Amino acid sequence: MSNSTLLLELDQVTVNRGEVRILDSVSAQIPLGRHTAILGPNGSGKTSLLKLLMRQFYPSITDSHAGQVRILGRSDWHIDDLRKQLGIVSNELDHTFASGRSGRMTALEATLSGFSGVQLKRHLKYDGESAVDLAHEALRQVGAQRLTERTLETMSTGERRRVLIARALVHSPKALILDEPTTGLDIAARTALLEQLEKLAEGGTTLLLVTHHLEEIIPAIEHVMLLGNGRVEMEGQRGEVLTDEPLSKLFGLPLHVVREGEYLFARPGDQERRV
Ligand SMILES: Nc1ncnc2c1ncn2[C@@H]1O[C@H](COP(=O)(O)OP(=O)(O)OP(=O)(O)O)[C@@H](O)[C@H]1O
Repeated sequence: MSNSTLLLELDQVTVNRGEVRILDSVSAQIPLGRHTAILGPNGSGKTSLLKLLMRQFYPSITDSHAGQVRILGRSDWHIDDLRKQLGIVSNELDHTFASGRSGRMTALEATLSGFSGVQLKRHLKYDGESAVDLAHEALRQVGAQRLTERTLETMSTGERRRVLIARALVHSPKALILDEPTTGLDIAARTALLEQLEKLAEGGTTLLLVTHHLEEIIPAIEHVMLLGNGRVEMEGQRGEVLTDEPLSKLFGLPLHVVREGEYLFARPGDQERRV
């Protein structure tokens, strides 16, 4: 596989913060065009792995060795250039847009802020399709047209999450990166958002999802990586990875994987008999 087709390539990457080893010699390849989930318990290093991708973390030097991080085939990126290539939705971003100055933006303004200044100028000046048209289209794609003129601070968590996904999609990124996208959503909002993500995945947007909820791993996600204690414990096709034994080992308790419609859930012990 040529490097240019890899979204992320980690080669023996260790990340330490003070005495804490957050990631421990992680090697992984995540291709563009393949929908991938990274599943692991709280504190296993999932968000830290995304921070390597977003250039918020760098590999630590251990025993005179620094691991390599390549994104879209390159190890040197200016953060602004990288942001043009990727769309990200994280809980950190959600907090930023829930209140304050960003919270006073309308859905349309927030979606437009997904363009960098340079991209915005290019779209406003040269493109047949204006940035505003593209923002309307992104809001439509996530089913948030009716929110266009509402400010983010007045929205429910689920409504705001959709707008943030529109913001992440507006500049047609090479991949959409989602950190626990359904956190804080009720069952109806969660189901609607997961269905929307399924449509985006089927439409060709590469998804990289980080989660500790099995049910967030929508059917379109074919490849799963299990992360435990800062290490890749297992990876492979969803059908082989999302099974009782590896998940019980990963979460440290007996789990049983239950299928409900197209979605998978993990139940402790033999609770499936009581469902
Ligand atoms: N800047 C930091 N300084 C010190 N420790 C950190 C830092 N960032 C993360 N950690 C620690 O690294 C470990 C992994 O954190 P991380 O946020 O990557 O886990 P996670 O798998 O995303 O967890 P969760 O599912 O709870 O969000 C945790 O023990 C966390 O406390």
